[in-house]
Amino acid sequence: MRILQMADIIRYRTMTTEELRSTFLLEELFRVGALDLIYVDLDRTVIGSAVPAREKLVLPTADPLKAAYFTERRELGILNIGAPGVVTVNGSRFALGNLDALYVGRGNEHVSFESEDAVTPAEFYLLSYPAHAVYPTSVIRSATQERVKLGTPESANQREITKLVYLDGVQSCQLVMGFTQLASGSVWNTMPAHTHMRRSEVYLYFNLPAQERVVHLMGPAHETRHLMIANKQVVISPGWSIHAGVGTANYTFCWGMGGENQVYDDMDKLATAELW
Ligand SMILES: O=C[C@H](O)[C@@H](O)CC(=O)C(=O)O
Ligand SMILES: [Zn+2]
Repeated sequence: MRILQMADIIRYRTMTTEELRSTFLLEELFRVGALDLIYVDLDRTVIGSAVPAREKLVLPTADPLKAAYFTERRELGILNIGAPGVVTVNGSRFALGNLDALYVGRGNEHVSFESEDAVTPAEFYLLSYPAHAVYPTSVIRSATQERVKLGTPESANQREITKLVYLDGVQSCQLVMGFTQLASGSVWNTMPAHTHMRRSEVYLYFNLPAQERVVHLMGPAHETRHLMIANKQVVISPGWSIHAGVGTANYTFCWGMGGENQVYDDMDKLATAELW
């Protein structure tokens, strides 16, 4: 498991493109046949992917956790962005189709991943935070979840938000998770922008054609920068940073948060004219 140390708002101001990319962007996930984990010191987030091909992949504990097993003191959110697969938690098998999710509570010793078909594998995205209590492991079928509609075609930001793990739904200690699908022809997400100092956020961009990019905007209102992001890459957004983007084509992204509270609407909104 790679350890990634986040930059603070002071170091951020003088970072080169290369430094910004190696600090805020994860380009190594979703390798076929592999389970990859990155530990970020910010909110002690673990971000990962499991793409099982022929072999079943087992969620390992990792030395930096100093834990007997991965969820000994952690909770885990899983979103399948690929073909159908199965996640097994302590002997219980959960079949997850595309955009189905699973919340795994603290204290589950054995977690493993399989694809239904090795040729078109399941692609499990993993997001984990420390947990102080046990909440039940629960499957979340995206198709049955309530969707929040945001934006308008005129402002090219018409989109649908599906909440997966949140206060009024499947409960957790600190994880809040869902995904946003852009309507055809709309390209902007989370614009107008916001910050929330109380929580850090992680964005996984997917369903983006290989040659297309999302121009992701970050930074405090008066010091914005951008990252050029390709399909299945992840961007980390500290509490002081806006997180918004515009795509050169249609895309979906999974957002996840950890930190002080779980109130989805607790956002410090910024007017677009306030951005420099
Ligand atoms: O704090 C909340 C997160 O930034 C996302 O839920 C926002 C989002 O998906 C969107 O507006 O498109
Ligand atoms: Zn946010």
